Amino acid sequence: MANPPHGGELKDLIARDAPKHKELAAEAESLPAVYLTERQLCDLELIISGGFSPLEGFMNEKDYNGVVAENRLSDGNLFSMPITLDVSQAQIDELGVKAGARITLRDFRDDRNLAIITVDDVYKPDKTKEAKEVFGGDGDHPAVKYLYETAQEFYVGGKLDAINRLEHYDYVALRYTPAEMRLHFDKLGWQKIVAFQTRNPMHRAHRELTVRAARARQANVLIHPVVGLTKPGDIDHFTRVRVYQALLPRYPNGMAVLGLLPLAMRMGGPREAIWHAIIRKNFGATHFIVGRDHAGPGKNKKGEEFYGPYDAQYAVEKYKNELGIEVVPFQMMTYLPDSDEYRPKDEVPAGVRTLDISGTELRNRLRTGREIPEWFSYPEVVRVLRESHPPRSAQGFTVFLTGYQNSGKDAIARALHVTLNQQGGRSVSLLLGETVRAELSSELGFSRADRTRNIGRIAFVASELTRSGAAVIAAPIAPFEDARQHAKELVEKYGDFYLVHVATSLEHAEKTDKRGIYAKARAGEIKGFTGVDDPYETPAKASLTVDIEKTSVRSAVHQIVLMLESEGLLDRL
Ligand SMILES: Nc1ncnc2c1ncn2[C@@H]1O[C@H](COP(=O)(O)OS(=O)(=O)O)[C@@H](OP(=O)(O)O)[C@H]1O
Repeated sequence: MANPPHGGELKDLIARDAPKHKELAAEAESLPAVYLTERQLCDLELIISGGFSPLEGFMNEKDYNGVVAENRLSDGNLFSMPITLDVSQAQIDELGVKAGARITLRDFRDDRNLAIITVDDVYKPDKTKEAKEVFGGDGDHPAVKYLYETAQEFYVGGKLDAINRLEHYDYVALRYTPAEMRLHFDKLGWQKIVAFQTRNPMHRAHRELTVRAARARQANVLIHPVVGLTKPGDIDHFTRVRVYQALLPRYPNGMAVLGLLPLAMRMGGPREAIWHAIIRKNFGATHFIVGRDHAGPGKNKKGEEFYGPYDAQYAVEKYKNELGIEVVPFQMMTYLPDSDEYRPKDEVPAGVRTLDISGTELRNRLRTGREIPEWFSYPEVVRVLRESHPPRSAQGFTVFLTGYQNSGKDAIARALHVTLNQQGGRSVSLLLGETVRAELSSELGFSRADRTRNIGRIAFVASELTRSGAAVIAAPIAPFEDARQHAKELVEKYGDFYLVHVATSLEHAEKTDKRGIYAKARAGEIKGFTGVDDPYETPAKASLTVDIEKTSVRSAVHQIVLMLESEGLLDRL
């Protein structure tokens, strides 16, 4: 038998009785509807399936206050994370959200009605208190930021009548609900199950840690990674799930299973550890591993940790008598090269050599294609990671040239295009100002707003091409710093961005203008022309500055090539 759920009863809120389901589905169509955000959808999915048992809906004010102040629901059950449905004043007014009302909760991805909430109360939370009590109050904490910057100002509490499951199209077979997970354990005949939470790829250290925990408790292992929302910048869950699948055969046959958890993490350290334990209890696990800095958000802007490394372990220890799932605390695992084994840090004898590779170091090695040693990970895991993190020579990038009309930026862009095509290995896209103006921005003029929109479009295309491994050369005038900065940020989500300022003087650009465009602008035939009667903001920080009066096109291209080469982007495999 799997572990009894939290609160004694596993909630399963989907109406399965056909007439009831039909009735609710028809009612949902007739009610005002709230479109849930990604985070609310994650929460809803786990309320509906019983992952958050004993919750039967979003928290009302009484439950919320109890959870914030003392980790307790109004019925006395331990619960450490506020699960709230936030709405704005405008939504309240528009949808008539008030006590007693029934409101449809809808999936924004496919317009499906998922549930009906019967509103218990609408209340204004004390966000300062929530931030402090639940997350520690630091303004840099991602959940605190979310609370102030994203969450709306009111919360709606109430129980749910669930109508439909959320649709998923990825790894469907691995997405067990708590009831399905329990059935699976039952089928396997597992009595003791130690669950492992993760939002990162797993390597040898994690395999050793979970096997040690299983050995210590004579248990089997549930690898239970989060595939809902994790920390921005984490490796995407598609890659991670392929990693877990690659790792699974490294466990002794039949020892471990993989199940995916659609949780929206808050990175709430101690509070989150208690919550994670309760969730795993609902999935039927009897044991739960809490390691070093469990669900920690890293460091704040001052470089300080938000929580102590073992705060999460102390928190679960405090509630151990009522948690109903045994927490297995672990120190960080470290590699002992002399004996070729992993051990928890506190079990390493003094003077013995140890080796570690941090997450940052791993990401660097992936980025640069440097070796990842076999003592750290398994070749099949590294292969999966490398597929998602191609070496520099296969990564996309954008070279963004900016400068006055006729500054030479177009000539450099064309010559660079040819040069990179000659090099081969990548597709190369050229986005000249005139091409973009004709193909993408034909309805735009040259007001500040229109120019910003034009650069925004170039940035969007450049970032998508960069994402798929192309070399992108863009050469608009781009006279405004904020638009260039926006382009940089968009592209850098997927690859390198190089701003090349073609700093040829206006005088030279005008003097050498064979097309007579500046003459037209001076004559007032073109209005708001950059440099004539419209500003050009000099880039505050360019990757490279060239001036065509002093440098030939060939030499400018060579400087760009040398810059790309020094970053490893032109390496041959
Ligand atoms: N008012 C005004 N100001 C600047 N440029 C003007 C203007 N009106 C038209 N043109 C012609 O449009 C081309 C520059 O467009 P860009 O897309 O590069 O400009 S921006 O980056 O959106 O500011 C560029 O065309 P090409 O010379 O063919 O490159 C300009 O000559």
